[in-house]
Amino acid sequence: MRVALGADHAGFELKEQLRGVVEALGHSVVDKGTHGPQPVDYPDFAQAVGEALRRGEADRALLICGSGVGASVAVNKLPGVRGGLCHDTYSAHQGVEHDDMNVLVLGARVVGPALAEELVRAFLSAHFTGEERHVRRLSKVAALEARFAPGSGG
Ligand SMILES: O=C(CO)[C@H](O)[C@H](O)[C@H](O)COP(=O)(O)O
Repeated sequence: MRVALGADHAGFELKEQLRGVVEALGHSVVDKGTHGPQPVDYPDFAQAVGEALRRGEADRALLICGSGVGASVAVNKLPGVRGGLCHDTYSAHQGVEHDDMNVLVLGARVVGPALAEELVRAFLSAHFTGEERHVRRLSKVAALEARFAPGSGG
């Protein structure tokens, strides 16, 4: 898979550590920044990874900020992006299997590098099951997105 990586300054160091994990698993990295520890704004990197997914430049993404909360809120503003803030391995794979999560969001100030690596492994090795109940629920999520889209009158 092509995996987009994005982080603000709080997540920069962890992003660099996880690059090797992603590549060791046989995936390619699409690095959307940030590229150094200087303070930046997480919405800019949420937008960059979300757009990479929407353009088909990446299949999945890792997005990292301090807590993971801000980045998670921001990335889910992009239609078709399904980001989940996961700090346990069950959620990291179940979010893909049931919810077709395409962005794993991490808080670099919450998890250590060893747990982050396990979370990435769980996320990237998981596949959407395609079971009818999950497809039905995802279609309802998509309907919500469409209903409240600008100009839709929702
Ligand atoms: O962790 C976050 C809240 O969800 C943000 O994404 C930022 O990483 C955090 O706010 C950065 O904090 P700083 O004091 O500006 O380093």
